[in-house]
Amino acid sequence: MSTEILRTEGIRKSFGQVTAVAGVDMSVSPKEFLAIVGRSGSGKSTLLNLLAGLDSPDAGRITSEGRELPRDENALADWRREHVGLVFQAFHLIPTLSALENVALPLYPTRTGVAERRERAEQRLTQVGLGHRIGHRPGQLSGGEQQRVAIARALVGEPSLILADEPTGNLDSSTGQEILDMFERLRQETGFALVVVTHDEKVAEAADRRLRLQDGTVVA
Ligand SMILES: Nc1ncnc2c1ncn2[C@@H]1O[C@H](COP(=O)(O)OP(=O)(O)OP(=O)(O)O)[C@@H](O)[C@H]1O
Repeated sequence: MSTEILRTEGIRKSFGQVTAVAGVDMSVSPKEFLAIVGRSGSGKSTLLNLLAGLDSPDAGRITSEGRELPRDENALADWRREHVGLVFQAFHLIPTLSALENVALPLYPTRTGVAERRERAEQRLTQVGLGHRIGHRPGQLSGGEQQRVAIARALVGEPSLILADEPTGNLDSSTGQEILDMFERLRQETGFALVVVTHDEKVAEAADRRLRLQDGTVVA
């Protein structure tokens, strides 16, 4: 069986006349940090959504640890819950829930009990340096703190892969650097692979490997 976390073979995705991803072959190894770079409109976010199983390719295949991703929506959601943590530019936290409740949310569909969900969420918030803010709502937190809550939420299910779309895009450069340093520390501690779509040179430089997209294909 393959040890790769993810592999794509010839995946394509079009929206009407626009081909966003035009035949991409790539793989993600355990624990590696891969940056996906390229100009605006080159297909980076579309590719990330395909890797996340948020969208399905029109052609080609994606395998996870040697097995093809399920086509069925519910099975795909189960796969995602078990294997993937997602982080977005705009944090995507639920404004009416506390930091703790936001982080615990991905654990709900499982059979984990209330006390265990709370404990696991609190551990993750402590790990991102927010153990003293668990009762705060997103609106009471800074941008950098909100992104740390989002990272704790992405980690709570202990995924082998974190996918992040412009995670520093809404942050000033020093806060962005803090988030980058935190990802690095957590990756050492936890051992997940990290795939980041980014325009941020610092993030791209910090990665083990860079994949450059142009017009939906890999050029370097
Ligand atoms: N849901 C959609 N419907 C229609 N067209 C889309 C959709 N999503 C993406 N596209 C188009 O596909 C192409 C690739 O878009 P994508 O967002 O993947 O690029 P990107 O490299 O992430 O760009 P950016 O850096 O600006 O976020 C673009 O031409 C875009 O307009």
